[in-house]
Amino acid sequence: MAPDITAADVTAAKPTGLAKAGSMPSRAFVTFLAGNGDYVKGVVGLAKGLRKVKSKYPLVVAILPDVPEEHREILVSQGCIVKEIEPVYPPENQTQFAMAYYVINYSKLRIWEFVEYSKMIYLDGDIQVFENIDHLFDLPDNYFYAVMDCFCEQTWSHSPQQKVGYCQQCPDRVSWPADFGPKPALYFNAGMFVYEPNLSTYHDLLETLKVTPTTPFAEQDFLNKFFRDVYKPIPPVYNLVLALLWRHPENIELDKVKVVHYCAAGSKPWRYTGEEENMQREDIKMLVKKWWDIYDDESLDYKNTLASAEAGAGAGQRNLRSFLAALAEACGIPYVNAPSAA
Ligand SMILES: O=c1ccn([C@@H]2O[C@H](COP(=O)(O)OP(=O)(O)O[C@H]3O[C@H](CO)[C@H](O)[C@H](O)[C@H]3O)[C@@H](O)[C@H]2O)c(=O)[nH]1
Ligand SMILES: O[C@H]1[C@H](O)[C@@H](O)[C@H](O)[C@@H](O)[C@H]1O
Ligand SMILES: [Mn+2]
Repeated sequence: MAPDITAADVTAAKPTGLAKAGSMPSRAFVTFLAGNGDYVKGVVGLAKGLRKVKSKYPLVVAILPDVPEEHREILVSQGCIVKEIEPVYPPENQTQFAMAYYVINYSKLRIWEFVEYSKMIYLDGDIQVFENIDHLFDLPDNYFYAVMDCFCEQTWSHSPQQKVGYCQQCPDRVSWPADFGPKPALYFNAGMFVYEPNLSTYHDLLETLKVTPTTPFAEQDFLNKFFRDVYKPIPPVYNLVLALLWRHPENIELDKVKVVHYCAAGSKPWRYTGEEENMQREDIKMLVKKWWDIYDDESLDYKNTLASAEAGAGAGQRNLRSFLAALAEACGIPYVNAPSAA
């Protein structure tokens, strides 16, 4: 079993060396958007959330051709880097996906082609980042980092795990019966992961997909299989799959959670009605409200943060000028206050 990486390990991880000037590694967050529906709200919320936590890195949005112009404009006006990708179609077979629309998620494989970035953090559009996670970019290369999933919800009813009553979130609850074959490998939720774009990996992914029958969790199952040997679990604070709150509360300290994944049925904040099971829980209502607080906060709109960044830069210039003036005075030389360029 791959060793667990703790929050402390992650925080302690340091870049392996200083990059030469001009060859700084390029990093970005990346999300995925398809269709003309309301997921664009999720992506806008995410862009604003990343700004709120002062992430240093941009948000790339990989969009399918069916995203309307109007939505593309919204994303650009929110400071996103929009990149259109071609859909990826899996080989045809008779699988029932856990959700019919999961089939479009195979197109996510295109993000391995974004080699202008050396490292990326993928986040689903129904994710919000409540604390800065930039340090995850400093994790050692050549691994695939993601949070372990939970098998207890209805969406997993097709699985041998649920038939056995087994969940990797509490591996000692039941032991894996010998007549069910080998115990399944650790399995991550593919709504959030740290990876390195790479063309040879990209081609390998697409070639492997051609000979891989589809399965209920679409590209999530596929990625789990593909990256099995390099998968390193990171703590659930980096992708709180909401069901953990009621299925495994002992594994979660809600006030330490940095990233929330609104994946439970009925929990997408922009569609929330409170009617579905568990949706009246106080923690869920609080998390949905926190998402809306960010989405509605106009000060986090890209155009407004640009204005305050300029004001900040102006203040920086003024501080620099008074520092130079004081230094000149201390040296007994005259300081000529150059006019600002603004
Ligand atoms: O109409 C849609 C539907 C989905 N998406 C994008 O696709 C992502 C995945 O969809 P959901 O978030 O609704 O799905 P889940 O969280 O239930 O899905 C989980 O299982 C999926 C299996 O395909 C993927 O692996 C996904 O990343 C993982 O979080 C969305 O976040 C969004 O970024 C759209 O843009 N438009
Ligand atoms: O990717 C899926 C999805 O996020 C579901 O909503 C969740 O119930 C599953 O555990 C997960 O595997
Ligand atoms: Mn999701």
